[in-house]
Amino acid sequence: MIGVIADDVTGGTDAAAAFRRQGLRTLLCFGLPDGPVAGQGPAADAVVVTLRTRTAPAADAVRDSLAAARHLTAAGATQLYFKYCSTFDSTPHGNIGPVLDALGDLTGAGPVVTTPASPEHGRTQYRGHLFVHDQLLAESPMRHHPLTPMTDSLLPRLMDAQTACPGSVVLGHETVVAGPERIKAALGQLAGRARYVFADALDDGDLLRIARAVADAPLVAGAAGLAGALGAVRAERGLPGRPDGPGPVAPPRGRGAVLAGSCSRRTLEQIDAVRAAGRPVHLLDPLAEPDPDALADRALRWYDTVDAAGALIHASRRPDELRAVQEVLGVGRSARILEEAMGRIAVGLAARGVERLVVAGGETSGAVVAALGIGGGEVGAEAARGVPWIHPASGPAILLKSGNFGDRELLLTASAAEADA
Ligand SMILES: Nc1ncnc2c1ncn2[C@@H]1O[C@H](COP(=O)(O)OP(=O)(O)O)[C@@H](O)[C@H]1O
Ligand SMILES: O=C(O)[C@@H](O)C(=O)COP(=O)(O)O
Repeated sequence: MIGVIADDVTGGTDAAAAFRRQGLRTLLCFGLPDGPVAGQGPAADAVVVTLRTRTAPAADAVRDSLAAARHLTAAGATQLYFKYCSTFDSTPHGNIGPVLDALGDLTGAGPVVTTPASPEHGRTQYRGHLFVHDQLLAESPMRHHPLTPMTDSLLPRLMDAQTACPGSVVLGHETVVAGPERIKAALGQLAGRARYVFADALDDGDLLRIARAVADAPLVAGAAGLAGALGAVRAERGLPGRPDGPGPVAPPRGRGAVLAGSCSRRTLEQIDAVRAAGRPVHLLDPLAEPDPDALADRALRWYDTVDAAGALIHASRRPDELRAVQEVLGVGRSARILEEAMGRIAVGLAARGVERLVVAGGETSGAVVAALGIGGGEVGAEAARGVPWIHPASGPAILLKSGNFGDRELLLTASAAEADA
């Protein structure tokens, strides 16, 4: 079994969808399960534990990640995969380095191979630089991210600012295209000389070559791209006793609602599409009411007065508006107020009979899942690449959307009432 530690909720669902696509039986746990993972359901080929560590203090992120690693290993994981964001979301005080240092010590891993490349999401790595579609990461809209603005694109430099083991190196594209044996040979030469190896990858073929070279490594890291490639290698090797089960479950067609806390350009476009379609839209304004209870009460009172099908409640703002809020309330405080408010609103919507809850934003999704008390769920059909419906044991089906994912219509279509669908 491959055990995945994801640093946020949408990252975990993205990885879970990648495994599911390869035919792996995939178990998704929001947070550390209370009991042992094994025995919670049918035997799994992949278990994904989602944490909320992306923006947590490094010491907390290390503690939680180690706990998840021990849990997964006890449940039979033969390989650990640390899932971070395909845009390497972190700060110089961030967690990717410290968490990987700790997981490397735990597993005794040699050079840890990693790449955030996820070509299906437009993320590629060349000469160690991370591209988002046609732009370098630091020139992409990610430079305006509310919590982890990315202002550098060179991965070894980003990593070296965080890790206690600097000296990260790039495995160049020419080595990657030469195939798994050449990659293994290069890694052999790097043993003892570099702790982190960023492997260039431009397409899924590159990721598959890398995955074949590290298929038996105790620890690998990256985004959903390399995770899916490792899943493909496992599927090639044969998945023990996998019954031909039904395809992924489709979401119910009952009443939908949207909560958006992402300020990504894509999410702002998706909100515009909902507004343009004439759906009711409500903005949470933390400057007017810097209190989660008051914001949630006002939003739910608004919800009760509108034609609620497909209603959208958002905190999301353009970069200039976001800065204005953060200057008054502070980055951390404004995020906390809004995330708490979103959690309370989600609980209120579930109580009002919403059957499909669409959430935009990773931190926002983490807050919603925690407030709803959802421990996990079945990974269902994908509404967009990397955005699967999740079916918990009870309560609404949920769609947790990374801020950057989905086409412009996604929030509109995913929350559509039966008559509109
Ligand atoms: N108007 C706002 N002012 C301050 N912070 C905001 C505002 N709107 C959203 N945020 C915060 O920005 C963060 C967005 O992160 P996240 O939900 O992970 O989205 P993404 O998936 O785009 O990274 C959240 O913590 C959210 O509460
Ligand atoms: O790798 C990715 O881009 C996503 O899986 C991811 O991590 C999403 O995080 P958010 O952008 O914070 O939703």
